[in-house]
Amino acid sequence: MTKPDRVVLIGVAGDSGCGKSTFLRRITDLFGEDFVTVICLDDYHSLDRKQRKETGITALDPRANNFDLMYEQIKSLKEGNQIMKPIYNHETGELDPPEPIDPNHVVVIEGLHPIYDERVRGLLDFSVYLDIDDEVKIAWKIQRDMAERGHTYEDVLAQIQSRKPDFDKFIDPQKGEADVVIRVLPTQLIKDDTERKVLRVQMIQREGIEGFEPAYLFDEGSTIDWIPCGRKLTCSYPGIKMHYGPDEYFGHSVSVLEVDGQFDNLEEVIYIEKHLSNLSTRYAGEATELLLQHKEYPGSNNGTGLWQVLTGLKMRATYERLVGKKEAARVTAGV
Ligand SMILES: Nc1ncnc2c1ncn2[C@@H]1O[C@H](COP(=O)(O)OP(=O)(O)OP(=O)(O)O)[C@@H](O)[C@H]1O
Ligand SMILES: O=C(CO)[C@H](O)[C@H](O)COP(=O)(O)O
Repeated sequence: MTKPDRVVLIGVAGDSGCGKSTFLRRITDLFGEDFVTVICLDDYHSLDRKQRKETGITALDPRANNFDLMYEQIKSLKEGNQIMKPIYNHETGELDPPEPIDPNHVVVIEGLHPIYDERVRGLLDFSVYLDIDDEVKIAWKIQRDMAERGHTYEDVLAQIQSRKPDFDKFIDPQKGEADVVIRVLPTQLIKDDTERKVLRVQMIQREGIEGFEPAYLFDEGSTIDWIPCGRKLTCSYPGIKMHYGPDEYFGHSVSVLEVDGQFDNLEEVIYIEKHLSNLSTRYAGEATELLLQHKEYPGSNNGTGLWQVLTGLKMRATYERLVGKKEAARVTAGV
């Protein structure tokens, strides 16, 4: 691994089971695995599982997390130093002996609180919040935890409900500080949909951030509703609807891209890509190509995949801006 001149720090925030792992895979695919180090902020839990049970403090509560250590270590890593990061072991619920982490070109801090602490937030070069509507979150978590972790439907529901008050207090407000929020909602194309397979997904992009140019549909700043289905985009029931427009979000200006529905044929997403601008792609069709590279990732056939790819491209643009395009090309080529 080449030693970085500049560590670019990215925060990815969201509740457990909100699709962070899938999004992180897209980011490492884009930058190259050796080039990115991912730190899970669960490692900064200061109360272990037993202590949390005894005190009734959840992992979402800042009191169960060591933000002083998180700040000191992330700052030091960003300054180019090796750190001895704690490890929270999810199997035992205890802290394991710390491990050395070296600086890398891109460091992603992901988990419940990357944007929570003002000092840590101040270190971030780009931040994303994954905002999953409760109904969709339940559907995803039930599917995973029942299939892979042996939980019952009631267990999963009870766990989500017991976390909700602290989630609303400590995790959710971070979205007001994020550069991009990927918001996943139930579809509006099917009346009373209970399956939660068809999704309405928004990419909420903060305006006025230095070096971050929001992507747009057709005409920057206009409000657009578009049904792209027809000769160039195959849409089976219930179809696809796109929307773009300016909005206010937590007291600041944003522009919102939205897609409701799912793609029948991923190759045809190129048609949508052609009508989007400011994508930070290196060549026409790159976003569609990135989506096609991993058709098997969950959400590739809907707005979650598309907006995750675009957000990844915005991260790459931030990286290139901070280190310089030439240096970025040199490093990714491994010379
Ligand atoms: N875009 C998506 N569309 C449909 N399902 C999804 C999507 N993203 C994630 N899921 C589902 O949600 C589950 C949780 O996703 P993932 O493991 O990526 O979340 P996570 O935030 O990393 O969770 P944790 O922090 O608990 O490990 C996955 O098993 C998958 O079934
Ligand atoms: O929200 C979480 C982030 O992943 C976990 O619930 C938290 O880290 C506690 O983990 P565990 O339940 O394994 O003790």
